[in-house]
Amino acid sequence: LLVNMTKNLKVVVSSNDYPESGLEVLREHFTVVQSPYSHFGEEGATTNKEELLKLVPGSSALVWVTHHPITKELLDTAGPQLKMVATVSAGYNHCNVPELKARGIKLANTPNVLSSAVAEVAVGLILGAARRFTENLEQVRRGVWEISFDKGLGQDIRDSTVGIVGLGGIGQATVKRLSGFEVGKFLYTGHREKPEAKALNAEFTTLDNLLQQSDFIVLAVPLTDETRHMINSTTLGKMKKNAILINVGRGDLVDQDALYEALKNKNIYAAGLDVTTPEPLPKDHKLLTLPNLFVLPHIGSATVRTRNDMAVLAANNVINGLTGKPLITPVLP
Ligand SMILES: O=C(O)C(=O)CO
Repeated sequence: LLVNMTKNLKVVVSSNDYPESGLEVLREHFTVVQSPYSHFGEEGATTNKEELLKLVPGSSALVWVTHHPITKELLDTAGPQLKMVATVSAGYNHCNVPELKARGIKLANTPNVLSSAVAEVAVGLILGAARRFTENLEQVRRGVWEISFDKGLGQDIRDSTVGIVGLGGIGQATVKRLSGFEVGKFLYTGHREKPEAKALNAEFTTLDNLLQQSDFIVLAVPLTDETRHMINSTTLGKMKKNAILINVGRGDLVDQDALYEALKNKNIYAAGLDVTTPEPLPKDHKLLTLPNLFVLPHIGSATVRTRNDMAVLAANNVINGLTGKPLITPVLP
């Protein structure tokens, strides 16, 4: 009966690369309208703002696979029947939360299910940046191996201090994964001490202390007004010369011009980024000229299982949201 009552509700999926597992759940209950384009397609085949504005009118829920901003204009275009937005991501910095709240529109995200996948990428970035994968791969490609017994050497994780900025799900999963690497000390910072930290042997400290003491600094915080450009020329200046900065959060946590200068002048040792501003990073971007930068195209959650889990979680949030049940992972209940 419930199924029949919801079947005429329109649910928009913002991209064509939303997993079938999520579509199946949605199609059982709703009329699904999906963008024919992917988020980062070939030029011209990318879901763009106009395409999304055409899709959303009359919808009851938006399943947001892209990072296009959820704006007033988009919500106005969708219409007053819109009840909820399910972003298929942990981060929701692209959603205008105050505006959604003011309109009484629910918002769900997909935390937790992606923590291990993102943490694996954090570990990969640590290894890639510490062991100079960018310049080493470049040597292999050129057929000239410049690495020698005492040249081109990397940094050890063993006995290092690892500082986690944001000991949430991803930060905790990163510490767990690194615990076999004989790390000397884990530090973390954030708004408050976390009860989980004790079992992880992670010590709470200030951002300044963490920056000054850490050999590896992992950014695993959401992007907010408070965290935007938290890594800038001042905070980079507090880091050790051998510091390695890792970012699996959002590109805008880092002032990239300041990072470029710090890496170029070897004020810090290296950086590993899964997120940049903009995305994609233009192929002639100055950051890409740096041998001590290891960069990936935002693949944190990009595994088969994790993307399926995210899709199904978002779909189940929509079912709950449109049938008067509590959201499973609410941002705005
Ligand atoms: O979930 C997120 O916020 C991500 O960036 C992973 O795709």
